[in-house]
Amino acid sequence: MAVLTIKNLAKTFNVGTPRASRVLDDISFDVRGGTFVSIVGPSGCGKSTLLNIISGVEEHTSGDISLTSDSGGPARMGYVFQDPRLLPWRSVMKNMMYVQNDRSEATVGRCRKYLEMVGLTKNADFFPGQLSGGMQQRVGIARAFAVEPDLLLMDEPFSHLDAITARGLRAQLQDIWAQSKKTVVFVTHDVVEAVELSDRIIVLQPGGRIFEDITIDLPRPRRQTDPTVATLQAEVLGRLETMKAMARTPEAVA
Ligand SMILES: Nc1ncnc2c1ncn2[C@@H]1O[C@H](COP(=O)(O)OP(=O)(O)OP(=O)(O)O)[C@@H](O)[C@H]1O
Repeated sequence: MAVLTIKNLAKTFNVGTPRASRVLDDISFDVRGGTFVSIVGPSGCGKSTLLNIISGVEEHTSGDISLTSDSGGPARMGYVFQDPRLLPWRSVMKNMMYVQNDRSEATVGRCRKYLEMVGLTKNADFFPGQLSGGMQQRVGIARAFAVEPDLLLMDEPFSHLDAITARGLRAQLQDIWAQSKKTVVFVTHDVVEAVELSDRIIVLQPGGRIFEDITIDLPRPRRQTDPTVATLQAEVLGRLETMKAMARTPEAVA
């Protein structure tokens, strides 16, 4: 398991040019091992930029970020994107194995286990073009968990799917996460989804500051039909609407 520590992180694009724009400002939070944390906020508030900085794809401008694994060695990260990014010329199983470091029986067994958890055992020899969008995303999720990462980064993985498919996948993700207890940082603009999945929700406001860090203390598994889940979803949605209204009067959130 990994612990992610972010301290006074800031990001400005196009530093030193007339187009310079600060996207993240004074971001500080920790994610303890085995926690599911969602980052939510309105479009353009810097969610994906933050995830890209955590993954190392993007440099930060100032502040500190560290990821430590229990083993003391370098922490391994896994990714799930909006688009599953499967190689079309490889079968499902070969896509799963492609990101693995070895071809051992144990690794093959682990890939099979996660494929089974997303209900795709029978599709192991299919090619991505023979699968629906939801099935492809399930392969992407199984592939990311099968790497057994210390930290799993997920960037709006269900946003391209229809509502019913997304709901089914959220239920599956909860089940897989409950069994694997990976540390997850999950970006979404969907508060309803965040409440269903997360131990904690970090709300970013326009200008890239943390507006609120909300603990979601609800029993699992959570289903959208559960009234306590629906009540909390409505409450968090209300807080986000308040934040958006405040952002329209900038001095209120500065
Ligand atoms: N490479 C870049 N160069 C300059 N500006 C960038 C770059 N990448 C992102 N931005 C800007 O940073 C801001 C935050 O973008 P980001 O994609 O992180 O937001 P987001 O919260 O994930 O938005 P969305 O929910 O719409 O995906 C936006 O104004 C965007 O235009």
